Amino acid sequence: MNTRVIKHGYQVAESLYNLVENEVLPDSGIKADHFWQSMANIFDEFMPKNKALLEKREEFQAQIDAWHLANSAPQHVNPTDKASQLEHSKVLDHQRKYQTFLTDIGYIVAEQEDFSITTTQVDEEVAVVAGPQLVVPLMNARFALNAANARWGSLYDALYGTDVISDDDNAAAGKGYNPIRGAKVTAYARKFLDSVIPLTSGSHSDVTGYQVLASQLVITLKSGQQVSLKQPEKFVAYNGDGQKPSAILCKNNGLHIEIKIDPSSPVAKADAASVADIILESALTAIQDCEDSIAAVDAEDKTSVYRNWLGLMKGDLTEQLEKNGVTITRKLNPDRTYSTVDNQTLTLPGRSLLFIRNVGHLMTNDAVLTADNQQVPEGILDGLITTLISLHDLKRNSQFVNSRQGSIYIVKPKMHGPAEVAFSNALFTRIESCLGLATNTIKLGIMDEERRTSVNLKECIRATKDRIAFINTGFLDRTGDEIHTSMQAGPMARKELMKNEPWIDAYEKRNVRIGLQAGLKGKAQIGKGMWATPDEMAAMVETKIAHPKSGANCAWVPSPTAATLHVLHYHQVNVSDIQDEMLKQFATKQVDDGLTDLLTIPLLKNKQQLTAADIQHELDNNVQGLLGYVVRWIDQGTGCSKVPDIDNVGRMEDRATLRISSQHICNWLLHDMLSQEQVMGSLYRMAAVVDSQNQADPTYRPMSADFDTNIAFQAAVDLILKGKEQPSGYTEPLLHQRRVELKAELI
Ligand SMILES: CC(=O)SCCNC(=O)CCNC(=O)[C@H](O)C(C)(C)COP(=O)(O)OP(=O)(O)OC[C@H]1O[C@@H](n2cnc3c(N)ncnc32)[C@H](O)[C@@H]1OP(=O)(O)O
Ligand SMILES: O=CC(=O)O
Ligand SMILES: [Mg+2]
Repeated sequence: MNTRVIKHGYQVAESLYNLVENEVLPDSGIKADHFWQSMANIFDEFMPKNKALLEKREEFQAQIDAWHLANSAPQHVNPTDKASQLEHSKVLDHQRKYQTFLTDIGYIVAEQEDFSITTTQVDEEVAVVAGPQLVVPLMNARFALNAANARWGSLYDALYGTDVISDDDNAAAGKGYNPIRGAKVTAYARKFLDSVIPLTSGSHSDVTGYQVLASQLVITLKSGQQVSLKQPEKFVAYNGDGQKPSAILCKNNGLHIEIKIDPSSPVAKADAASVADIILESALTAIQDCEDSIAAVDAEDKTSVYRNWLGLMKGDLTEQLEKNGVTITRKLNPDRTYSTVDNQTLTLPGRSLLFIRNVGHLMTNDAVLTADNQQVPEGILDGLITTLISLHDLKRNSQFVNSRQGSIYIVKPKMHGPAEVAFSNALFTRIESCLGLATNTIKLGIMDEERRTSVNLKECIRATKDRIAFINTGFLDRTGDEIHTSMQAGPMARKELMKNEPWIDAYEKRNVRIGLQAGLKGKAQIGKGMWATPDEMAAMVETKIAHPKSGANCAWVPSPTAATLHVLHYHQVNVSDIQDEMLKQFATKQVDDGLTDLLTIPLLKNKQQLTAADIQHELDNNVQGLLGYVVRWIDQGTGCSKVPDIDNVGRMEDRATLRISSQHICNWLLHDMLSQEQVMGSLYRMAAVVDSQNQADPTYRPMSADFDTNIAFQAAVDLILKGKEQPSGYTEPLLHQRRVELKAELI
């Protein structure tokens, strides 16, 4: 039992109380009693509103379920097939009725007049420069520090260590350094330089020396010819002696590229220009996640997460770790300095601009209890404590600066519709006033990841138009919500094929269009979702260029390496130009609002064409990912894992991907695509597979040792069999309950 301190009627867990009193409040400018009084006032005011919003979600869900039960969907048909024209008109009629129903119940709200957001004091990494956005579990200090430092990354390492460079022709990465692979890396990197900072003639592969002479970048080629950059303004600074510089700094599309020169480096020895690396400005922004990538279930966990955020805001977070047999202490990187040709010092941020993702409105936590022992809403607590901690950045208590504009960036996930956004906006206004901050100091990021938000995105943005700094298509949660909302409509398409259905294209396009039309360009980010196969970097380099091309000025990556590779896309694509072009088109052409496609439920169309083997494969794949993730979540408190799927591809799994797989199985079970025996059979078989995948981990507890008592296995079963009743199909209530149970067992 936690010891608690009573503060203005609320019972604060001692761990959180001590953190706030002893580590957060000193130097924050906020007096302890004022803080606790404010906390109590905020809970008093916002808890009932939070509760009412959650009840509204349930009310809508019940109405939608009832509608589907009363209005079964006609068979989907090929609209170009003459014989099925009649059926097709029935489909359209059904769709119209459905949309009218959603409007009548208030699920779809009327769009009001056009407007432009008015957010100010937004850092240029958010407002102006387009680039990758890294997400990281904040509960893991090692990763959290690494993410903050991922502003700059080695292109050579990113290429050498991933499948972007193929293993062909004896180029596999072995134990030691493979010079054949190294040569492929340097060739790739030079080709990149040729495309973004081309020479007046010749290629970066033929350079024997980069020098800064008489304030000019002078590049000598193998032939002896001296050339310069085609666009000389792209050279911005250097380090070292101009005759023998140690770094040449260039800039393209607002992103920096450092050519690192170091004749003593083993890599540079094989290089005529002694280039040791190409360092790229990579994760411009990083989201420190308190939500779906972590497992924080009680006061103790929340306190450790808040402590990491405090360390980042005070600049003193450190972590000791073993790397290649050596113990190192990881800490925040300093800013980077260079000399300009007119001998001025150019200082560039050494760290990603940090956002923090709070949790949504659903969960509660025992870090604070009401007088009658009810847990308080975790989202309200997150808003208050993470803002309080961020005061240390605004007050410049750290040797490092996060926001040079003096803003706090909070990403708010899983909000359903404008009223929920308005609630967050009001909460932040209240927090600002309690903490003596100017209104709109807190910038809000809306995750467009619930159906009611996508459908009403324009009004959601309006509800926070003075502080919005980001919209992002969280397509993973959004897919989960797509299934849950329409649970009763029929069986869904296969998981992978849901992506090919009209709703998702409409969702992605509408998000960019509505964002641009609301004036986000130059003021806020329009973001795209996560690359969820962290080892498939070649495929990412091949395809994720679609994100900047679609007009998005940032997109999520799972790791620093992925950030260094994804930034290549922002060098190739000028997002600002694309956004201008899109805005021109929106102003001159009639654009379809995409709502009908957005509301076209991705139901399985050709049920009869699925063989028993297809169905089993779909089930087993979902179950394997689900179990592989859940067992680490429950037993080890790991909120984000790489889990092999049935084809042995490592997939990033977090609570959002778990929401998809659990809801998908639940949906197929409900519509008799599967039997409960079949699901249980798959769970037993796949548990053994997951156990064997984890056998090298000495701390791992096999599920198959005793299915009946294994808490992780029981959690997995519940997630499927009780999936229909879970609020919005979320996985966190069951995960939290089972992890708390396991923690109690371990005491
Ligand atoms: C739907 C959504 O909400 S998506 C948002 C939530 N998802 C995320 O936040 C993704 C976070 N990413 C991760 O946790 C990991 O990259 C995984 C689990 C996906 C893959 O992990 P693995 O490939 O097994 O990486 P592994 O654990 O071996 O770590 C490799 C190195 O990469 C680093 N690393 C990996 N991911 C990250 C990250 N997101 N941020 C910072 N560093 C990272 C680690 O620190 C480690 O380096 P180190 O040894 O120097 O500390
Ligand atoms: O949070 C991101 C998502 O895809 O869900
Ligand atoms: Mg999400």
